[in-house]
Amino acid sequence: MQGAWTPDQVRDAERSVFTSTPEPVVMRRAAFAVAVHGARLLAETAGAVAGRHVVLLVGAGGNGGDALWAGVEFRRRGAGVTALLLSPDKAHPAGSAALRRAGGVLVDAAGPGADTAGVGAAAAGALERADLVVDGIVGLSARGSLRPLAAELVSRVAAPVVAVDLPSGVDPITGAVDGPAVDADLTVTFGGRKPGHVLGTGSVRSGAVVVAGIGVAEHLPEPDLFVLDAADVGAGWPVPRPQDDKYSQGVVGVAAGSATYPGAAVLATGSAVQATSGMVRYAGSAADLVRSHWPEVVATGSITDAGRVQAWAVGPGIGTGASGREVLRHALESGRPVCADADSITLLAEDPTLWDARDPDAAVVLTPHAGEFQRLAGEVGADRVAAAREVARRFDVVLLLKGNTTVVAAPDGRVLVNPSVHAWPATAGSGDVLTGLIGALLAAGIDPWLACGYAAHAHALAAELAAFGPEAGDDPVGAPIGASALLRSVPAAIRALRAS
Ligand SMILES: NC(=O)C1=CN([C@@H]2O[C@H](COP(=O)(O)OP(=O)(O)OC[C@H]3O[C@@H](n4cnc5c(N)ncnc54)[C@H](OP(=O)(O)O)[C@@H]3O)[C@@H](O)[C@H]2O)[C@@H](O)CC1
Ligand SMILES: [K+]
Repeated sequence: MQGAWTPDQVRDAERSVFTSTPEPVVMRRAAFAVAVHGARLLAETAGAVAGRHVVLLVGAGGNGGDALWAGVEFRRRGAGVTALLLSPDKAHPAGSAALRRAGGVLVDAAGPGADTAGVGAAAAGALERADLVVDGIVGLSARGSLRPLAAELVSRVAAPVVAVDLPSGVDPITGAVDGPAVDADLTVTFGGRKPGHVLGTGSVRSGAVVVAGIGVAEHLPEPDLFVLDAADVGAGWPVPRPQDDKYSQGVVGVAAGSATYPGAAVLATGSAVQATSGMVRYAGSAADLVRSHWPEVVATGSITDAGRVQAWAVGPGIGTGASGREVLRHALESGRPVCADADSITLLAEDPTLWDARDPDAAVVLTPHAGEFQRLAGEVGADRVAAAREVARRFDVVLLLKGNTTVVAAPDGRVLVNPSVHAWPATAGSGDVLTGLIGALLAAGIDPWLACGYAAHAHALAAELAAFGPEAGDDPVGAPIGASALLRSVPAAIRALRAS
C-alpha cells in the first residue's frame, strides 16, 4: 500500500529537511532526479540525449527552479536546452544563472515578437523543435487553473513531457483539472505521491509517477491517504485454506432485487458467488430467478427466514417503500457488517431513524454515487476525499464514493483511493456487482475499509478485462460492456490480482 501526502504535509517535511540540509542542495537533488528520468525518456523517444533539444517551461517558483537546474544536467549530457520563462522577473535566480553558464538559452515566453496568442517568436519556435519538454510551470503551490500564457504554451506541446512534481494544471490536492493541463508521460515527484497523482484526472495526466528520494520522505508523517496496488489486493484476497469449509469462509446474505428489478439480485448474488468460496444466501422476491442463475445460492423469499450470515449486502433494487425499509432494518439489527447500497442509501437519507436499528459494534459500509451522496449529505464538491472523509466520520461508516476515482473513507479518517484509468465500469448494474463483492469480502472477515478497496480494485479490473481481455478478443481498442460481462470477468480479475 502506498501513501500520498498533501502539499502542507510535504512542506512541513521539507522544512525539517532544511534544518540539516541547505535548501539549494535539496533542490539540486530534485532537479537531478528529473534529469535522470527525463534523459531516459528522451533516449527512448528520440534515440539519444546528446544533440537533442530540451525545452523547459519555467514558472515563478521552486518548480521552475527544479526545471532550470534539470536543464543544467541536460546540458552536461550534451542536449541543447531552451528555457521559456513565464515570469522572467521571478524565475529562480540561481537556477537561471547556472543554466546560462552551462550554455542554455533563456527566453521570455511572452516576447519579443509575440503572436496573437501572446507567445513570443523564440518560445514558439523552441516548442516546435522540442524533443522533450520539462514542465516546471507550477508544482505544490498551484492555485486554480493555468493562467492564459501557461495554458497557451501547454496547448502547443507536442513532444513527450516530463512533469516536475505534478503536471501543471492539475490541482495538487484534489487531482481536478479545470481547464488546460499538462499531459505528462512521466512525473518525477519528491518524497512521496501527492493526492493530485492519484485522484481524478490527475492520475491520468501524471503518466508514470516516479518518486525520487531527496531526503524528504524520512520526515513525512504517517499518511492518511493510501493507494492499493494490485499486489496488495491479490495478497489480501481471501482464498480457501486446507482447513476451511463453506461456512468458515463466511456466509454472505444478499438482499437485493424485486419483482420489478430482479436483475440486481442476479448480479449481486452472482458476484458474491464468484468473489470467495464462502456460501451465499439470497433473500427477496427474485429467489426463483436467482436460483435458476446461481444454483449454489440458498435462496428464500424473505430476509426473516434467510438463516445465519456473517455479513449482509443490502439495497440494489429493494425499492424505497415500506418493504425495502423493513429489509434494511432487519440487516442493520443483525449485528453483522452491512454493505448498504442504492435504495438502502436513499432509505437512510429519507428516514434517519433507521440508523437507530444499527448495532453500533457492527460495521456499516455505504456505497453511494454522487447523486446518492447528495441525498445523504449534500453536494460532493470538488474535494471528494474531504467529502467522503467527513461523511464517514459523521455516520461512523466506511464510505465508498463511486466515480472516476473511487474513494473509500474510514470513520477514523483514513482514505483509500482507487485511481481508474478507464470508465468502463460506468454501466447499469455495475454497482450491483460491486455490492456483491464487498458483501462477500465482509463475510470473509476482511476489514471493511480494505474490503471496499479490494472490491473496487477487482471491479475496475474486471471491467477492463471485459472491455479489452480475452472475452473481447484481446482487442486493444475496447468496446462498451454490460454489467453481465463485467460479472463474467470477476474470476479472471481475481486471478490476475493474485498473480501480481
Ligand atoms: N522548497 C524547496 O527547496 C523545494 C521545492 N521543490 C520544488 O518547488 C515546488 C514548490 O515551489 P513553490 O512553493 O515555490 O511553488 P510552485 O509550485 O513552483 O509555484 C510557483 C508559483 O507559480 C504561480 N502560480 C500559482 N498557480 C498558478 C497557476 N495556476 N498558473 C500559473 N502560475 C501559477 C505562483 O506565483 P505568482 O505568479 O502568483 O507569483 C506560485 O507562487 C515543488 O513543487 C517542487 O517542484 C523541490 O525542489 C524540493 C525542494
Ligand atoms: K509541474
